[in-house]
Amino acid sequence: MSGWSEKDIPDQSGRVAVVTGANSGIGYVTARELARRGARVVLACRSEARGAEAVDRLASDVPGAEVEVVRLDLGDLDSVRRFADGFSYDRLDLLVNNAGVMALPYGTTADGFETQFGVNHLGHFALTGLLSPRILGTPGARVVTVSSTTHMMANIDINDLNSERRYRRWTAYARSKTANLLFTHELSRRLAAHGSDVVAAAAHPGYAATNLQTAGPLMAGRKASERFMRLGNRYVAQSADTGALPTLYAATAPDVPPDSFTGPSFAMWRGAPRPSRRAPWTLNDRAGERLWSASEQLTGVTYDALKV
Ligand SMILES: NC(=O)c1ccc[n+]([C@@H]2O[C@H](COP(=O)([O-])OP(=O)(O)OC[C@H]3O[C@@H](n4cnc5c(N)ncnc54)[C@H](O)[C@@H]3O)[C@@H](O)[C@H]2O)c1
Repeated sequence: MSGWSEKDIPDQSGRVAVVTGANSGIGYVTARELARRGARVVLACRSEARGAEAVDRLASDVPGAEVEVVRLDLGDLDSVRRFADGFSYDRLDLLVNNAGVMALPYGTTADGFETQFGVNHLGHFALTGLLSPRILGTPGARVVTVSSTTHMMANIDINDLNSERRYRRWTAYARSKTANLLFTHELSRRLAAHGSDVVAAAAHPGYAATNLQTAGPLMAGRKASERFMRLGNRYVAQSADTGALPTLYAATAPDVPPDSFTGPSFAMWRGAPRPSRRAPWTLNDRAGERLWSASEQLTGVTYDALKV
């Protein structure tokens, strides 16, 4: 894996990929590089207009790219169901659960879930479950979920998944990113129990300059927050191109182990992909099971083919 770059992505011809939040940042680069290697890529975007702009940009970056945009709002389970019902391919080789929001002031999704938990975890949990018949029917398929080193700041609280007792925006973000890893852990366990060759893996970009840091006021005081983040993005962060490498590695490199967590090699915030450290609570079977059943209850999406 040492020095792995986008040039090492194997041929993706004949493969179908879905990338959530593909209109910007790491999702856009992921979709672009998959398309460059010949994959047919569905850009699953909250805003159809921004998705259409991304398709235009991608078509000019990669002439002949086979890409399309389909609307998906992960903060609305009806939208997730519509996306899955309308999915017209008979195979799904790669699902990249990339979309995310970070450290926003308190808010709720259309279904009343705390926004970060609802979008980053529950929306992707429901999407993966609804698409799982296609994924399980595609030999060698993968599910890659984008987490963050920030997960190390907080374990989930199974009794307060929606931060109803107390909301702290960074804790809620960290918990949603722990949920991404616990989801990957439990999904891997279930796939193994059913003898499936589908691989569930996770990745994190390190620190990459994207819209994530500027999508909302991350700290009290919008102006101060924006200034701080702009400076960080300019002088500290790596590019979205480099930030997408761990995701692309987890999605396409041969022999990626189930439940692996790929991140950048240097101080966990930049550089070529390599296995990354993760908090021990993201490998806890009991916690994974409890989050799984809570997520099934909250979303109403059950993974019938992966019962244990
Ligand atoms: N950039 C970083 O430094 C960094 C660090 C660690 C983890 N991450 C993770 O990387 C992933 C990609 O983020 P990014 O940095 O490219 O930021 P970004 O803001 O450029 O991309 C996030 C994408 O998610 C989409 N999105 C947000 N809410 C959505 C919803 N309700 N439904 C559908 N799509 C929605 C946005 O429209 C956007 O396209 C996120 O999961 C983020 O947590 C990023």
